[in-house]
Amino acid sequence: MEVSYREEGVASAASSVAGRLVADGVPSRLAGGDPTLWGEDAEAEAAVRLGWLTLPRSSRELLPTLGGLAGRARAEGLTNVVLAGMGGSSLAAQVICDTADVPLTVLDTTDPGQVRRALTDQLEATVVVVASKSGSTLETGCLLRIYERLFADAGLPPRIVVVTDPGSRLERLAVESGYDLVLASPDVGGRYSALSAFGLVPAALAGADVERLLDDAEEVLPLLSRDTGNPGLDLGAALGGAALAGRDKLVLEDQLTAINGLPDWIEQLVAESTGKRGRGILPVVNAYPNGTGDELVVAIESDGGDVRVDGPLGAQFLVWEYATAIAALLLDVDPFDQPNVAESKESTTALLDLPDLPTGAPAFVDGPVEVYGSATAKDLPGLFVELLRAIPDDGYLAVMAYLDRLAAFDAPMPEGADFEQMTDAWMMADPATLRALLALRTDRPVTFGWGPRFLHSTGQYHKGGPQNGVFLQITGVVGEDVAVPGSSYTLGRLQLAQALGDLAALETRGRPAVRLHLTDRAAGVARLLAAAQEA
Ligand SMILES: O=P(O)(O)OC[C@H]1O[C@H](O)[C@H](O)[C@@H](O)[C@@H]1O
Repeated sequence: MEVSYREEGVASAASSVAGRLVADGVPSRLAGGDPTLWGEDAEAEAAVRLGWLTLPRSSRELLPTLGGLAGRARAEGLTNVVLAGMGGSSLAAQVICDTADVPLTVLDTTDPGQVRRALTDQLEATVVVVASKSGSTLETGCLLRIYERLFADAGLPPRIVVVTDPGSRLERLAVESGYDLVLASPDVGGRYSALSAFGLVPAALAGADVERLLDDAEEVLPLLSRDTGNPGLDLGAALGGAALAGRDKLVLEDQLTAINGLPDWIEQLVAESTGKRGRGILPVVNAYPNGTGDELVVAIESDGGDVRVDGPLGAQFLVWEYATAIAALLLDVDPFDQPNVAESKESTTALLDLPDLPTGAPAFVDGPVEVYGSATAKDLPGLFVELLRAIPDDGYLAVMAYLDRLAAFDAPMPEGADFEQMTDAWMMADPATLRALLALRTDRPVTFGWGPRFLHSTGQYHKGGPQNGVFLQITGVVGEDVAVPGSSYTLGRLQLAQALGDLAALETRGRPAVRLHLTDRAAGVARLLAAAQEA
């Protein structure tokens, strides 16, 4: 595992803070699990949140259980693994499976169309992992009830494996219902849980080599108490030192590497751990650097970057966790809480109690796109110009799409299309392309998140971090909705309430925020992309 500095400014900012950290004995204190490092206010939480430091060894106890679960699933022909879990309860498993090139369907969405795709996919060969540390996350609970009903209606036994913390209400439900149950270490927080049961259970069921992951992580463990040659300290000093020097936009590069999708996991770890009390580091994923003075470019297993991080996935997980805890210490924030995540959840719950969701009237309509919020523009190109101009010199634009992440693959293909033509067609049907098009028109970072997934990730930073964001939400008409057994609402209603709840939380901060509602999803995406090119 190696962390190398490629730029003089980063090296000097990092070495000055690293000197201070070493003088205070931080590397060995952190490696030894000292909960006093982040100050008095953070101590109680840190005392029950540092278990990730020993997971490379302690998670080995899980291996026989994982082998048993995976063997039984194989024997029963359960080859389709679905994971229902939000944020830290699904992001790591996704990276592990993508890197190992084994199929895993992650449901961290409330989009009725995207959920329906999973529900109608080989149910008789499906095993569903329901993962929630708290056991009380709304989306995960809904997906569990939907699958329970689906299995029952199909006359199939409920093939459900629950991963949760001891004592949660989900544990009780799993015991009462006779589901397979794997209890996770209660002294590990969600975003630090990659090497715990949360990362390992779905990955093992899907066929990834999880023992190898632990071996790779265990190899770096002895380095983490060292004052020199400590990759966690080197990376943490670079992240924190750069942020203190004003380079608080973290551009993550991972082009063509063997590790697949790690930036999405890092995004949650860094944004939720540091984005609070008006400060923090903003991860920027899938974007090119702009060359502005507030960027730090970190390349993972790839060329370029101000900092380069090389090593296998298991080691990357551990080193990034350690580095994030160091960066939070340098920024003087608690790396283990997420004080602002609850705001949107509360506002969503309150909205769901109303007979009708208060969408208001659109400010204007541009073809298949209704625009909600305060805007002086009269069409979409004008609105995009207005939003881009509203970004402060040190700020960013966040695009947040509450849509079906897989819908672009339904795009019509020209007859006999080759791979390049297919990729172009997908790109032009993908709402995420809006990020790239808007990024061409500004030197400020433009981020993209799928709702509600990002609410459990960058959502903390949007609300708790520096108040310099501009926010663009996208929602869409629901075709065929999905009922949530035991609830008065459907997934479609929940998804819209989540968008409106977060918008309300952003608006109370006085940040520019608009919602674009697609009254025809495919035509709406096409109009957004065309308008971004006209802007
Ligand atoms: O695992 P769960 O308890 O369901 O939590 C899932 C996610 O929920 C919250 O939004 C937290 O902010 C995340 O850090 C966490 O990963």
